[in-house]
Amino acid sequence: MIPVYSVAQIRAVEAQENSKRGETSLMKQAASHLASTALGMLAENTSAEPAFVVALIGPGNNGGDGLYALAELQLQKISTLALQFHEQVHAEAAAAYQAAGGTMLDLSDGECELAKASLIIDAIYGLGYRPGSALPVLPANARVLACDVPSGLNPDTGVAEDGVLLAERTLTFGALKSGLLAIDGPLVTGDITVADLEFDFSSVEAGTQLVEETATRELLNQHRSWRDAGRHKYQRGVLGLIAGSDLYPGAAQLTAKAAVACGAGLLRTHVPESIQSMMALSVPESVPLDDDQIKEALSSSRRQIHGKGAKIKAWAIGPGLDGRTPPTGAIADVFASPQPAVIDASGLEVVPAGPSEQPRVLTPHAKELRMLLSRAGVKITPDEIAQDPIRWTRWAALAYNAVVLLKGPTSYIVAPNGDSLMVSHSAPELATAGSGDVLTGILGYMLSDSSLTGTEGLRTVPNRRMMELTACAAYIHGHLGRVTAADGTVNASRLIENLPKVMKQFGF
Ligand SMILES: NC(=O)C1=CN([C@@H]2O[C@H](COP(=O)(O)OP(=O)(O)OC[C@H]3O[C@@H](n4cnc5c(N)ncnc54)[C@H](OP(=O)(O)O)[C@@H]3O)[C@@H](O)[C@H]2O)[C@@H](O)CC1
Ligand SMILES: Nc1ncnc2c1ncn2[C@@H]1O[C@H](COP(=O)(O)OP(=O)(O)O)[C@@H](O)[C@H]1O
Repeated sequence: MIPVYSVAQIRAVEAQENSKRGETSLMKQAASHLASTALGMLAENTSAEPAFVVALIGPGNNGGDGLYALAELQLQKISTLALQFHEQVHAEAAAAYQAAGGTMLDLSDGECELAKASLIIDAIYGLGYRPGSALPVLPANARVLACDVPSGLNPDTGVAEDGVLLAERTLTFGALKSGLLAIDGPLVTGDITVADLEFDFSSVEAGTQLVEETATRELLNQHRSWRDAGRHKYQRGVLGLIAGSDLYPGAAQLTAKAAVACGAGLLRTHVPESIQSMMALSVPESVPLDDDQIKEALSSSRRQIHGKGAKIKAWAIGPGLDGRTPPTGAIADVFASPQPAVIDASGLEVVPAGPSEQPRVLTPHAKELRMLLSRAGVKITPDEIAQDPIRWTRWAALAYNAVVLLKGPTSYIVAPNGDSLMVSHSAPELATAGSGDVLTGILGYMLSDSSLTGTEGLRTVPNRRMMELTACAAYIHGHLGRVTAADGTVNASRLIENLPKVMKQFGF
């Protein structure tokens, strides 16, 4: 997991490091990383033309980084040009660049050179950016490496100007800044690499943690054992799915198919009688579950009787339920059971607020989060959520005593105690009907597998584990979106087709 800091926190640590190590030495270190990243990007070019790197230089230290990086490239015999965006520039860095043989021009005099560049380094604004500037327009298809933060992106909030300089890659210094991951950040940064400047963050607590691929693999492997290979289907985990209605039969099928495609031990499905035969035909692996069997399953688990009933390990509740119908007695009982549950879509309209012994994850998108908060007596606007998603997601976590996953281009996972994780840079193509149902199937499957929840017997699953598994499911879902988008347009059924292959990549 990678800690994520606010600009104020990074500024405070940077100031300490500057006084220990000197501002110029830190800037040169940052610039060296920038020059190496530029060289790496140039090495990917297939053109026979000699490399030509143009940097756009702003008035402060971000511009200084760009100039020192160009000086390094210049010394490595790469042809370079610095285009000054402001009359003010970092004087020492400019002198070092010119001493290395570099040329500096005003942007207005050298703008035509941008079209000839094999790589453009955007070193106009970084941490010091404030909204409201006119930014240069770059040639279409330019390869852009952003120094620290793409110019035009607010590094704290993640709100970008329309004219933000879109980057293919962002090399950010010292630590991940919140704005690179939130709101517009993931749409404009391209791939992000953190250049390690060996900052000492021991006195600062990260606002949140990013769960990326390595962390996903590590978290998933924590409880796996060689004994897993000897488990039978009930030991691998039974997922109870409560979903579907005459109005929305498809959502139940998508969640069921996703859980089966993940490799669930057994799926038991509770859908209205009118769509049971459709379900049996489209998901032949799933076994029906009626109200009486739910009651029996809940009762034997409460009395700790093994070997009887449906042996449900976890529940997935909500996709395609008709939210106009209040939950039946059996469904209401499930909300009071100790088995972990993922609750999505219309399930969010009926999940009770207040204390509960059920370890649960609610998975709203922003509009559903507003609805959840409004049911708990808190009225907020979409803007308020966008400005502080972690805060409002925590309010819902507290009101419903649950881990809450706020879904969107960046997803936030927040527990009632305020711990938070985030998953970013997934695939925009996931914004397609039914893709949330697929996520519910993936997470439901994970919660049903005791080798992932880390629970033996009837011990409850702690919120931290619920958060981690939720983040893993969100990461895998994002990865699934990218894999699926790579060879065609995306729809929920295609996501499910690719799920077995993607789950295997994560050790399933
Ligand atoms: N993080 C780290 O640990 C390290 C950081 N380092 C580097 O330092 C960078 C931060 O440098 P920085 O503080 O000099 O600010 P920077 O972004 O260059 O902006 C310069 C000035 O531009 C101006 N300005 C801003 N927006 C504007 C607008 N819209 N329109 C017009 N003007 C605008 C604004 O001045 P103002 O006009 O507001 O007085 C601002 O002060 C950081 O991103 C990284 O690259 C590394 O060297 C070492 C390790
Ligand atoms: N622009 C986007 N970029 C990346 N992921 C997105 C984007 N928009 C939505 N998603 C993801 O797609 C899924 C959509 O879920 P949801 O809104 O519940 O859709 P549905 O109800 O149609 O299944 C969520 O996992 C969300 O994080």
